Amino acid sequence: MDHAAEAHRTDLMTITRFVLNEQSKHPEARGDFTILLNHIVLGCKFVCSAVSKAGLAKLFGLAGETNVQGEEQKKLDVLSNEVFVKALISSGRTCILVSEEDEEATFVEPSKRGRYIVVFDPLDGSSNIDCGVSIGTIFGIYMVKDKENPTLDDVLRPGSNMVAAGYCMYGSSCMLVLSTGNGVNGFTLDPSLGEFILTHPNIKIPNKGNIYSVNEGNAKNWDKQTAEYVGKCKFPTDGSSAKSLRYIGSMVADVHRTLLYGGIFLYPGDKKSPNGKLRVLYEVFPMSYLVEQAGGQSFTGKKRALDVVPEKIHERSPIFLGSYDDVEEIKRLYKAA
Ligand SMILES: O=P(O)(O)OC[C@H]1O[C@](O)(COP(=O)(O)O)[C@@H](O)[C@@H]1O
Ligand SMILES: [Mg+2]
Ligand SMILES: [Mg+2]
Repeated sequence: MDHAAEAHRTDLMTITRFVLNEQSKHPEARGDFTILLNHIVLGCKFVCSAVSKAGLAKLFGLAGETNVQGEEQKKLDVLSNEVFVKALISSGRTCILVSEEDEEATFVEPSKRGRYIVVFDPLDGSSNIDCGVSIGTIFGIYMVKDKENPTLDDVLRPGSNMVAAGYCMYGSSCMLVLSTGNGVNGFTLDPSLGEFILTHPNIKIPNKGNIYSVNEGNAKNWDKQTAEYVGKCKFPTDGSSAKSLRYIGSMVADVHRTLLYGGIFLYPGDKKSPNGKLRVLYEVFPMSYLVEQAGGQSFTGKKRALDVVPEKIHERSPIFLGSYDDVEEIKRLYKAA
């Protein structure tokens, strides 16, 4: 889809206006979700600003470096976690937070509690932080069953129970991609206005793509199906062209490209790590939710990713996601096994 042309036909729309429009479709809505989302947006802007200055850290003593006074500064991933925890709790709309950076779930104190649970990876793509390559924040949102009595069972639910998911990519531009269960929309931050503007309305992933994205350094440990699939990407036997390999090593950036250009992103399980690397709650689920909402598929090697019921908050799972037809192909290989 030509997003530029599509955006040109769309009214100039900020993310706040967009969410208010969505809210107006639900007469029973009380604005809680809009407030929560505003706080997530605030966290993203804050982290975006910190990320954009990271390269200056040595000179001015920003995150992760020692400043001129010799004081140790917070690392960007620690800082990002603190930003999001603060932003989410101060929204007054959350009751449980699960962050990649915190071993335990955070239960919000009753006076600040709301109905939403947010699971998040505050800074994804940690190996890319120090070289200025795209990184991001990933989040998923559930609703608690009983606000007065939130428990971990409210979190350990299938991804299909999420009410919204998204990510913010801190790249050549800062983009927030969001789904509230009604398609996927992308917003680009205008840094001088400080506003996220709708630039990628109604994102649809192409049915088939010509890119595969995987860490081939793990190939010696892959199972037969992954090895066969990647082999076919390089040396197709059906007369089609070989796919190109693109791998950034930041899930946000690799999935973002997959959403826009099509193709497949794989982080399979292997002999060394049977469950792969990526975390179910705040990496696999939000990205699978977005990919499905954009018309693609997401598969674990055994089942639809959004049907997984995690037993632990930091559980991992293999993941194959992207264009419908490309994922269908790998599903066929695993199901035949
Ligand atoms: O370096 P590898 O093994 O290919 O792993 C890359 C993956 O690890 C991650 O960086 C893990 O996320 P964190 O940086 O949040 O730990 C993903 O973003 C990415 O897809
Ligand atoms: Mg991550
Ligand atoms: Mg992380």
